Amino acid sequence: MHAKKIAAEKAVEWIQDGMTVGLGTGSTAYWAIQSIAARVKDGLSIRAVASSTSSEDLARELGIPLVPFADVETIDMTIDGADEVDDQLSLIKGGGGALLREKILAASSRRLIIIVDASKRVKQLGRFPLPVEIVPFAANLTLAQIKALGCLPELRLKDGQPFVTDNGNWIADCRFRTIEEPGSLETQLNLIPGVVENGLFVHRASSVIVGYEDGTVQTFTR
Ligand SMILES: O=C[C@H](O)[C@H](O)[C@H](O)COP(=O)(O)O
Repeated sequence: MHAKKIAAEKAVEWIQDGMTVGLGTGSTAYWAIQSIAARVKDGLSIRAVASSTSSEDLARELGIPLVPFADVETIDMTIDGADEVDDQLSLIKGGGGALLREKILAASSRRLIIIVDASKRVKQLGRFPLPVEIVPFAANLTLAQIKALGCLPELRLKDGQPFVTDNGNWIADCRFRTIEEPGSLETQLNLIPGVVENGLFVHRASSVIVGYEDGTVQTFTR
């Protein structure tokens, strides 16, 4: 917990007055939202756009000025977590099911700052099952197409029913074990009709801030 919090606080130091800030989702982004709220209370003037209803609810509760997705054209900085980060700063995201909105934010952000604890760093992506957002219609056909790319896809369940994303879609968690070429897999997956988006974020992170339990942080920049 401490490691996530200090990585988040480091990233929030980079936010400046007047910025439009993208809010990530998850237990690490939670600390960033808390820290942004503290700075807003101290007079920081920003507006924020959230990557999930849970982050939006939290930000609203804490008094962070929010702007709807539909009203935003560019984002200065997004701060978000990740499930895996490799040495090239490529990522797997979507463990919390927010990958579509997160990728929309990432694609339109001048800077994407990823905050993680040391357990998220890997030599090669793929041990964490890759989340792929699919449309519920004909899900089995889509899962079969995904499987043909060399993985074991499993429909994510919640209380025995398919987990439904904020966008009304389902998530397939895909066990690849190792992903040799993340960039090409990211493209291949999105070419399958029925796939909405996948959790590979290749060449998108500007910086990754790693927090450690001893209170130190390490920053990697592309
Ligand atoms: O959909 C969820 C997001 O991609 C999260 O940023 C990711 O799962 C990491 O979450 P956490 O910080 O809770 O490990």
